[in-house]
Amino acid sequence: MYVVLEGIDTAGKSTQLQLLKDKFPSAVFTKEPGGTKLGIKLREMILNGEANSNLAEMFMFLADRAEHTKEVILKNKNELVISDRSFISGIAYALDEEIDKLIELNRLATSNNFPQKVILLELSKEELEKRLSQKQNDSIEKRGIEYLLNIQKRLKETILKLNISYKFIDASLNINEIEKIIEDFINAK
Ligand SMILES: Nc1ncnc2c1ncn2[C@@H]1O[C@H](COP(=O)(O)OP(=O)(O)OP(=O)(O)O)[C@@H](O)[C@H]1O
Ligand SMILES: Cc1cn([C@H]2C[C@H](O)[C@@H](COP(=O)(O)O)O2)c(=O)[nH]c1=O
Repeated sequence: MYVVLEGIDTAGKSTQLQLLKDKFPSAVFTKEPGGTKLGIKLREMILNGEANSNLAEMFMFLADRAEHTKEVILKNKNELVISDRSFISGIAYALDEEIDKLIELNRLATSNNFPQKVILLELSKEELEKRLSQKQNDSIEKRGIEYLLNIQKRLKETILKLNISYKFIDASLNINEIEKIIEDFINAK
């Protein structure tokens, strides 16, 4: 089964994935962008802000995703794969394009290999402001609070459009409470 953890920057994805490694020791943990050798290079270029055009940036994420699908998702088809982000981020962050068009582009990039379950960690404006102010921001985080809240809205809209089992979780809950909700959701039929 292929499960993905989604949420805007600082929603708590890495924190939860760290805990899930203990709960699911035989699972394959991966991420987008940067889950492959090529992806590591693409991730560095993207987050350094090397693309001047939004379209170029979007295609770099799609290239990362195509490689990730071939090298990680398809090679572990019979395993539990848990990923930090997925094509759902790809759609939500590509604000210039329509969601339906992006779904088709992502079908191409993933050869139709979409996840079976998606978890979305949702942040309030106040909590997002607090968490962003406590870290050094990369080129995407520097786009600001309103930009990220808009992305969060699009993440939800995208998930609701897709026929994928989902769980929305309040990201300001206690870390262990969130972990239990995620664990139960992954284990549920
Ligand atoms: N449930 C929580 N309550 C309070 N603080 C939290 C919670 N979960 C995570 N944090 C804190 O929020 C910050 C961001 O968390 P984390 O790095 O896990 O987010 P992320 O979604 O992986 O972010 P990014 O997408 O930017 O990599 C960290 O300082 C972390 O300790
Ligand atoms: C997959 C994907 C990601 N993004 C953005 C989201 C984040 O701002 C960064 C990735 O950093 P993180 O530390 O791994 O959260 O990239 C995007 O714009 N488009 C995508 O397809």
